[in-house]
Amino acid sequence: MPPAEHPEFVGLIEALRAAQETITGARPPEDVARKARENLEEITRLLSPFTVGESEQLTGQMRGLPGRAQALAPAFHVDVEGNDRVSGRVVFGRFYLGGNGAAHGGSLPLLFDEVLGRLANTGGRSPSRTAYLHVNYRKITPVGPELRVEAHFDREEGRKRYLVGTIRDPEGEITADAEGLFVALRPGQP
Ligand SMILES: CCCCC/C=C\C/C=C\C/C=C\C/C=C\CCCC(=O)SCCNC(=O)CCNC(=O)[C@H](O)C(C)(C)COP(=O)(O)OP(=O)(O)OC[C@H]1O[C@@H](n2cnc3c(N)ncnc32)[C@H](O)[C@@H]1OP(=O)(O)O
Repeated sequence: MPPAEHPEFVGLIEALRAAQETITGARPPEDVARKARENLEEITRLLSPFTVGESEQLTGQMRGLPGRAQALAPAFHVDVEGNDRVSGRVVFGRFYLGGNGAAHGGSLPLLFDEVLGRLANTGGRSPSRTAYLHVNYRKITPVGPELRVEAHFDREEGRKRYLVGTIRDPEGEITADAEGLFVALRPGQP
């Protein structure tokens, strides 16, 4: 479903990402922390009557939106997308901080799975699933600045799709690269 059909929900996910960022970086006094918790609990009360099954939920389904409206992975902004390659930008915000200004090591596979997985399933190809993801951490991936992300198909062998990707810092140096194997699902395979 196009994001234009659910503009308020799109705004809600943006607000959720902003809240994740702010909460992660905050050291509030106790009374402010309590008030923030109460507000979050109110949001849960407000939305829980509208819980739906996986096929009806909006998060993860909005392909036209950076991050597909899924607040788990950092939002990937696509600049150029073809059948065999994609490039774009990402910011690892404070929410993804591991330590000493570096993005958490687990957040990089999240981003690579999203970018490579999305590419593996585009261009009229049948759905595929990540079989492995090999991530090389070359330098720290900094929290804060905008980083360039590029990915392309390396090769295909039958049902096996091999894709590679890189993340570059503002100086153009590769902070991490990855190779992923995506296996096309057989008809009817769950
Ligand atoms: C979750 C569904 C994803 C589908 C999405 C589709 C559309 C969605 C729409 C939009 C998408 C937009 C963005 C997508 C963004 C992200 C996508 C993320 C994708 C994921 O995040 S998804 C979750 C994590 N993922 C799993 O939850 C996988 C669990 N797992 C399995 O579901 C099976 O394991 C499977 C299917 C992988 C293979 O099982 P299988 O029975 O179908 O095939 P089989 O085992 O026969 O392997 C066939 C050939 O691949 C070789 N092979 C297999 N595995 C290998 C390995 N690890 N290393 C080296 N070679 C390997 C064999 O050696 C053989 O090679 P050969 O043919 O040469 O002998």
